[in-house]
Amino acid sequence: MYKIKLMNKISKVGTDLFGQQYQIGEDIENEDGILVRSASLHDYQFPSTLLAIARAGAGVNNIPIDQCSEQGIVVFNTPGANANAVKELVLCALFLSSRQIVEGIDWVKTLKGQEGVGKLVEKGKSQFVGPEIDGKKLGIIGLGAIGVHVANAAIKLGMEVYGYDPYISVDAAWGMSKWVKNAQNMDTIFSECDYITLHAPSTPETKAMINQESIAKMKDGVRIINFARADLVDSQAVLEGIQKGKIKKYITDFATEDIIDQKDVIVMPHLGASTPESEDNCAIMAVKEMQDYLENGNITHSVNLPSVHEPRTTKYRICLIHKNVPNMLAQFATLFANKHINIENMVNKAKGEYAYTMIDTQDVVDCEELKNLDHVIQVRVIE
Ligand SMILES: NC(=O)C1=CN([C@@H]2O[C@H](COP(=O)(O)OP(=O)(O)OC[C@H]3O[C@@H](n4cnc5c(N)ncnc54)[C@H](O)[C@@H]3O)[C@@H](O)[C@H]2O)C=CC1
Ligand SMILES: O=C(O)C(=O)COP(=O)(O)O
Repeated sequence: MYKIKLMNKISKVGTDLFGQQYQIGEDIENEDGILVRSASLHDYQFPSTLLAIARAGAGVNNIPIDQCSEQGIVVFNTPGANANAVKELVLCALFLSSRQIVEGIDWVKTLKGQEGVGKLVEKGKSQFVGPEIDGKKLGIIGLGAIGVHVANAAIKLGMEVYGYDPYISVDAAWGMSKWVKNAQNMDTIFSECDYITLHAPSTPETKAMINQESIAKMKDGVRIINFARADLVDSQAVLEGIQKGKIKKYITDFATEDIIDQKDVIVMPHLGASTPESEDNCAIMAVKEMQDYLENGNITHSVNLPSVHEPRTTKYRICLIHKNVPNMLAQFATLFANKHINIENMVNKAKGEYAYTMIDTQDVVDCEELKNLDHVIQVRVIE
């Protein structure tokens, strides 16, 4: 029986995929796995039983990844599973940033009870004029699953799109319209674009990438959209930019106390991935990743360990998480050889400081001896 703790509401279409051998719930203790969306795990005390965390979504800044790696906990996310939902809301934000729709709607409500509403509307509507996006320049920072979706859609809407991503993946590049211009640096985005949208993860490198200095380089009347994470933007610098007339609008999916009621700021309650389609997609992907790891040791879409996938052909599979240092495989092989246990299949891959080895055998081995080897973090035998 595997125990799965739910830290957020996770779509039932996903959790239903767990079979009879799983106990799932919010009050589970000593869990083997955690399913989470945006709930913060930074102050959560991980039980020693915990093997894996699956984030049903993209951003993993709510999870202490380094601590997980040190404790041998595999962290998964669900790349691309909510990208379309976010793209659609970013397009909505693009229009909201241009056409003064929210302001106009709020104004119409103030006319309640007045005579001749129709006439009042026609007389007053000119205060809500806003430009079309067709032919304007859009700068996208971060060309991953969401950034590429946004880029391709914006091209279809007639925009001139500039993209910046120093770490773009081959898959993302293949999926992107050839009409997207490759910005070699962020300054090109800042100086050229009428609209700027952020789609990079929250990392020490991206923290406050929109700040006083970068705003100063932007065009007058720039519109900034942030559906990535709050900390990519220095909100005080944005409010200052709005006050000076440098920034026309700031639209974000992340509410912070200082911006929620400010003029020319539109704040949504983190709705980017909140569609039934994306909630289902993320939950299904997260559950499948978790199941395959718990039952077979296979790793797909982990942010802290390498992708490893091998079909099961033997009675036992020994899964080892260890430091990515020399001589580990030789030590494992020697230990098995000394016990006259034949290794039928062995796979080893590394990701950064950590590595993962799966060894398939027909005989069981003593985990304690493996655990006692230097640099071994976790040993698990799956039958
Ligand atoms: N508002 C919402 O509900 C949602 C927000 N997000 C946020 O959006 C982010 C992106 O999501 P995805 O596109 O699915 O992730 P992704 O991993 O597919 O793409 C992120 C891209 O950012 C790039 N990147 C990393 N550092 C960068 C830097 N310093 N400058 C420019 N680009 C950089 C990466 O190379 C990668 O191509 C997530 O990390 C999350 O924080 C994601 C989903 C929903
Ligand atoms: O996937 C992400 O990074 C998101 O921000 C979506 O968060 P959520 O799952 O809607 O709490």
